[in-house]
Amino acid sequence: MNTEELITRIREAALLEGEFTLRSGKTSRYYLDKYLFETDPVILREVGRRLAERVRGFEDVTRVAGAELGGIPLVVSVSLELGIPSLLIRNQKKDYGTAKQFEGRLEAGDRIVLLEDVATTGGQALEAARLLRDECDAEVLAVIAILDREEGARENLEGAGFVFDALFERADMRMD
Ligand SMILES: O=P(O)(O)OC[C@H]1O[C@H](OP(=O)(O)OP(=O)(O)O)[C@H](O)[C@@H]1O
Ligand SMILES: O=C(O)c1cc(=O)[nH]c(=O)[nH]1
Repeated sequence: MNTEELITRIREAALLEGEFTLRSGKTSRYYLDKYLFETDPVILREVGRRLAERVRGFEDVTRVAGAELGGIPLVVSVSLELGIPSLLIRNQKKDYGTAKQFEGRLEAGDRIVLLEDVATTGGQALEAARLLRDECDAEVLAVIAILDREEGARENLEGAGFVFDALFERADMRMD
C-alpha cells in the first residue's frame, strides 16, 4: 500500500471532527480515534510494517514496548513482523496477582523501542519512557509514534533525552 493510500484509509476510518478533550486537557476540533484504525486488519498490518521498518533502523533492539491501551496492538503487530518480543505497559500496577505494571520479560540493559499511536504533548510516551529508563535500567532507543500532532511531543521527549520519530505529522493527515 502506498503512503497516500494509507493516509486516506486512516483518515476515512478514524479522523473525527467535533469538540474533543485530549489526554493533556487541551481541546481540539480533531481527534484521530486510533481504535477505529487499529481494529482494521488492513490498516494495522500496513502500519505495523512501517513501524517495523523504523525499528529496524536501531541496532540490537531486544524489545518493543507499548502502553495500554492503544499501544498494545502496535507492539503485537511489530513483534510479529520482526520476531522481537514485546513489552506491554499498564497505566497502573495491578493490585493483585503478579502486581506488575510491565507485562512480559523486562531485564536491566534491555534495548527498547517504545511505540505510541498518537503523540500530542508526548505526556503518555514520556511517562512510559522515563519509567523504563529511570526505574528499570532499560535503554530507550527511541519513541516512535504513528502520528505526531505537533503539539509539543517532540520538544518534550527530546528535552528529556529521548529520540523521537513519527510516521506522519499533522499536515500529512490534513488535520489543519
Ligand atoms: O501525547 P499526549 O498528550 O500524552 O496524548 C496522546 C496520548 O493520549 C491518548 O491516549 P489515551 O489517554 O486516549 O489512552 P488509551 O490508549 O488508553 O485509550 C493517545 O493514544 C496517546 O497515548
Ligand atoms: O491527545 C490525545 O489524547 C489524542 C489525540 C488524538 O488525536 N487521538 C487520540 O486518540 N488521543
